[in-house]
Amino acid sequence: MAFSTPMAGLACLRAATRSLAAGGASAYAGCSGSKVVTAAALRRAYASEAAVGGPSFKLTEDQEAYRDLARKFTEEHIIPKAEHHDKTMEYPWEIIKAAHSVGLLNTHIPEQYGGSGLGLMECSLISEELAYGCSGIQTAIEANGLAEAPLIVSGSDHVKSKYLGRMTEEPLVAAYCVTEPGAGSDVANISTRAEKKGDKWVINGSKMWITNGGYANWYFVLAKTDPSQKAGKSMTGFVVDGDSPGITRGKKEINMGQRCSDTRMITFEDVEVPEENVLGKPGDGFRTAMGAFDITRPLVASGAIGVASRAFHEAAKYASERRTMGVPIIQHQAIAFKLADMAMRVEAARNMVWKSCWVKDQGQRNTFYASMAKAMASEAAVSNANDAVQVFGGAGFNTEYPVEKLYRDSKIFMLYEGTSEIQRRIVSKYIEEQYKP
Ligand SMILES: CCCCCCCC(=O)SCCNC(=O)CCNC(=O)[C@H](O)C(C)(C)COP(=O)(O)OP(=O)(O)OC[C@H]1O[C@@H](n2cnc3c(N)ncnc32)[C@H](O)[C@@H]1OP(=O)(O)O
Repeated sequence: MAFSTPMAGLACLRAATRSLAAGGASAYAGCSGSKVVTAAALRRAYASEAAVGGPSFKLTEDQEAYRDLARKFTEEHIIPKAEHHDKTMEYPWEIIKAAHSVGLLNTHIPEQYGGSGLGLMECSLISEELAYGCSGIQTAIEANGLAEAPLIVSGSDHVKSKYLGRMTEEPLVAAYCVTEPGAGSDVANISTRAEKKGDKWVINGSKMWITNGGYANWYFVLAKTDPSQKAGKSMTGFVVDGDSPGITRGKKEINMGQRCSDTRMITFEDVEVPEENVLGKPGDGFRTAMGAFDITRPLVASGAIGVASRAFHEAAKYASERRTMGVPIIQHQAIAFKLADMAMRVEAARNMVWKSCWVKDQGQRNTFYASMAKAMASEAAVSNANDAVQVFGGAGFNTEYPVEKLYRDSKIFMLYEGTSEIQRRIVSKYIEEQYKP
C-alpha cells in the first residue's frame, strides 16, 4: 500500500484503511533487526492482547481499521527512523507529511472543516500506536491536536474554517502557547498581556517550552486581558499567525528525551492580532485553555500507553531470549513478576484512558477522568521503562538496545500537559467537592 494519496480528512483516512484491508498481512514489512520488535512478533503480541478483551471493550470495525492503519504506519515510517531522529534531534518533517497524506494528522478536526472528525476513542487508538514507535515523533504529530483543541472548543466558524481548514489542506503544524518562564503549572499567573488598541489586540510576553514552536504556521496564545479579574475571567485566547511581525522563535531546547520534538521559547513583542482572531469572548481564555486539555490529556495518556506497552514488549521479548543460570530469565520469578506488573500497568491505564475518551465522546465533561488517565498512564510509562532497563541489565543502559531511549522519552509524560501532581490536584478537587458537608 502506498502512503501518497493526495486527499485530506476522512476521505483520505477511509481510503488508507480500505487499501490496508485489501493489502492483507503481507503489507507489513516495515521493520526488522535486533533493536526493534519484528513485525511478526508485534502481530503475535497484539493478537494475544486482543484475545483478552471483555465484551464491552470490543472495538468497532472502523476503530480496528484506524488502529491497524496507525500500526502499519508506525512499522513502516516511524520505527525505522526513530533512532535517527533521536540521535540527530532532526525534526520529523517527512514523517509528519506522510502522516498527513494518510489522514493520521489532525484527526479530531471536525469533518465540516475538512478533518476526519474522529472521536477521542479513535484518536487514542491512533496515538498509542504512533507513540509505540517513537513518542518524540508522536508528540510532534499530537502537538497539532493540542494547538487545534482551543479552536474546536471556542473558535468562531470563521476562525475554524480559516485555521483548521488550512491544516487539513496541507501538512502544516501549529503550537499551543500557554506555559511561560514564570508560570508552568500555575496558569492563573501568566504574565503575557494583550491590550486592545483600536480594532486590534496587541500581545507582549514570552512563552516557554512551546512544542512545534519553531515550525508552527500559527499559534494559540493565552494572554491576560483583565488582570483585575480572577483566572476564569482574566484571560483571552487568540490565534496568531506565525509570520506576524514581532514574533521571535528562540533556539531549540536540548531535552533528555523525545529529542526530535521541537520545543522553544516564543517571544511576542507588540504583535498585532485582529479582533476576529479572539477565541470566544474576551475573558474566556482560561476556560478555553482548560477545555482543550479535556480533549488532549486523554491523548497524551494514550501516547504514554504506547511507551508503556513498548517497554513491556521489549522486556518480555528479551527475557524470553536471555539466559542465566541455565534458563531464560523470564523463568526467574524476580523477572517474571516484574513483567506481570508491567502488563498490569498497561492494561489498567489503557482502560482508564478509554473511559476518559468514552465519557467525552458521550458529550459529557471528562476532566476528572482525563486527569486520572493522564496521571496513571504517565506513571505506567515511567515505571515500565524503568523496569525494562532493569530486565535488560547492563544492556539496558546501552544505546545499542532500545530501552534506554524509552527510559529517557518516558519522563516527560509526567510533566507536560500538567504534571502528575497537577492531575492529582484536579482529581482531589472533585473529591473535595463531592464530600462537602
Ligand atoms: C502530545 C502533545 C504534547 C504537547 C506538548 C505539551 C505542551 C504542554 O505541556 S501545554 C501546558 C501544560 N500546562 C498545564 O497543563 C497547566 C496545568 N495547570 C492547570 O491545569 C490549571 O492551571 C489548574 C488545574 C492548576 C487550575 O487551577 P486553578 O488556578 O485553581 O483554577 P480553577 O479554580 O480550577 O479554575 C478556574 C476556573 O476555570 C474553570 N475550569 C477549570 N477547568 C476547566 C475545564 N476543564 N473546562 C472548563 N472550565 C474549567 C473552573 O470551573 C473555574 O471557573 P470559575 O472561575 O467560574 O470558578
